[in-house]
Amino acid sequence: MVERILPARHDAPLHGVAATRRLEARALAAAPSPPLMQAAGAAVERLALALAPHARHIVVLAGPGNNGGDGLEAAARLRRAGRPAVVRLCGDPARLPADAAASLQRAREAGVPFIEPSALPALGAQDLLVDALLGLGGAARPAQGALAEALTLLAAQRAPVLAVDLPSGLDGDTGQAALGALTVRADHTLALLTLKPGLFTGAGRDHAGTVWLDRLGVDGLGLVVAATGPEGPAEAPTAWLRGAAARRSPPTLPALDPRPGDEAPRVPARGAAATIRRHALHKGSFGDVAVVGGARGMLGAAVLAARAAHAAGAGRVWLSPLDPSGARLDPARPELMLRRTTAWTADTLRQATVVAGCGGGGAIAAVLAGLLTHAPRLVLDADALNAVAADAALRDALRARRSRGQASVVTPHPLEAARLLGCDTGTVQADRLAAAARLADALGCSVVLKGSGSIVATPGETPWVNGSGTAALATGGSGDVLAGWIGGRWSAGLALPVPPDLHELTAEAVWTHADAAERAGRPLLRAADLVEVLAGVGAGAHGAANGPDGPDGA
Ligand SMILES: NC(=O)C1=CN([C@@H]2O[C@H](COP(=O)(O)OP(=O)(O)OC[C@H]3O[C@@H](n4cnc5c(N)ncnc54)[C@H](OP(=O)(O)O)[C@@H]3O)[C@@H](O)[C@H]2O)[C@@H](O)CC1
Ligand SMILES: [K+]
Repeated sequence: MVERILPARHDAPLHGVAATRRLEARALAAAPSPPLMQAAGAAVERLALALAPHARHIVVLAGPGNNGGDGLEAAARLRRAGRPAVVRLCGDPARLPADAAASLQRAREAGVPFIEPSALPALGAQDLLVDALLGLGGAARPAQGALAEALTLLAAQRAPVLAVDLPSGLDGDTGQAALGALTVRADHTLALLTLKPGLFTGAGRDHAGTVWLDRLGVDGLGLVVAATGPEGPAEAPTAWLRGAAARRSPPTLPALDPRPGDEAPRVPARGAAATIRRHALHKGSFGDVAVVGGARGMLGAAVLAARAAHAAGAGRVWLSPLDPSGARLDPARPELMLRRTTAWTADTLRQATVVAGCGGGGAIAAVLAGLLTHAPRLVLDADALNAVAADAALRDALRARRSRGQASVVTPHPLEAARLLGCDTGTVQADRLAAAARLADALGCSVVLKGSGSIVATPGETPWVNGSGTAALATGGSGDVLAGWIGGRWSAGLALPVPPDLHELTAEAVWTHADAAERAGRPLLRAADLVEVLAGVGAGAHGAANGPDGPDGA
């Protein structure tokens, strides 16, 4: 069955290349009927017909391995169905793997024309190019000869592109465009057997287009099950796609407003549930958030974080600017309380969730040691991360927190992550999942590695790849909002009968923060406006994260 994947709306297991190969081997050993490659060809055929029902030309570019075999199988089926499929084969027919060779034979028997590039028909918007050049076996070495020619030709066409399994050249583990400019930019990608993490992080989202999945029947063999929970799949996922805020958590509060026709009472969205206020609660129940940042000229960053923490449902939010001449009041949010860092005592810090570093400049380093020692819950962003990267003693202090039962979240962008890891940004981006996991283990923290397909990694947990968000978030201040939002959710979560664990809570906060960009529906979302959109979620209005325009209503 071919299903469409909505990255912001589906939780799904992601399997990297090695895990997919293991699954494939187990599936092949079970001798499924139809055989995997025939099932793959059928899935490609079905989606091709759905995407281009009026195609005058369907051109299948088939590579030298089994990805090419999938394309050949699809071409054979399309031709048998009377569709105008032709194949450009970029590989030596005599050296195809066995399954692909059998598919080549079927394509020949079906009368599929094999064309030279010079015979490529002029393609229009109703036609279709099928990229079956490289899949899991694509290697990061320069493409040459017929393969390079086909990739160049594909890049120059106007017709929509359907990539089989992976856009050729895209690394399924990391989302790196391994063939540089020749890496295929598809309009649609039909993932086979498994969803690969690389489709959803790094350059993946831009290269994959709309993602579809066909498990080729292996779910029927019990090898992959639906995304019911980390204990589900027989082959443990490499990561999880975080695509919904409301699905997995058990109801923590009774349903409030069943709709007519609802079979079961509707459960408050997980995001909203964190801040729904029962009668017997008071502002102290939701904890204090202290935002420490805003050095001279950078107060705005700390204000944004504080406003976001407030919008997230924290009981009280203290803003401690590092600029001694800084404002005494946020006129737009008079609810925020300003308090100098010198006014904090170890005792008051011990009650608070602290968000440190937003616009902190060099001044944050001086207060960081105290925060690392006393704050039970600490979110570090921006200049706090740079300070930690520059000072081994602060790094040791951050690492030591875990053994004292103090929890920490760090929210680096790739450059900050690189500084913390002592490498360059390219190394971080080359394998974002690995970089986030390394950082989580090194610092004993939950890590949010920001960027397209943000990664949430926590020691001992399967990482999340966030599926929500748009480039509207790529604007100054949205990171400050995220840090404050995480702190606020963390603080508000303390009021729940069972507070969510940190990995879960962080992933939820990252999802709701990025989902706000989609919710706002604007190409660019200024950070202060983002806070206002988030306030609609944090206010705890029933269904705010799961309402008519949310997952249930979509
Ligand atoms: N077996 C089955 O039944 C099923 C298989 N399935 C399908 O198989 C796919 C995996 O197939 P695969 O392992 O054959 O790898 P694939 O991506 O076709 O490429 C390997 C070939 O490309 C070549 N090559 C690589 N990089 C290159 C470069 N830069 N420049 C030039 N050449 C390069 C490489 O050459 P080599 O490195 O060996 O010299 C080799 O010849 C998977 O993604 C899915 O679509 C599923 O449908 C399930 C059922
Ligand atoms: K491909």
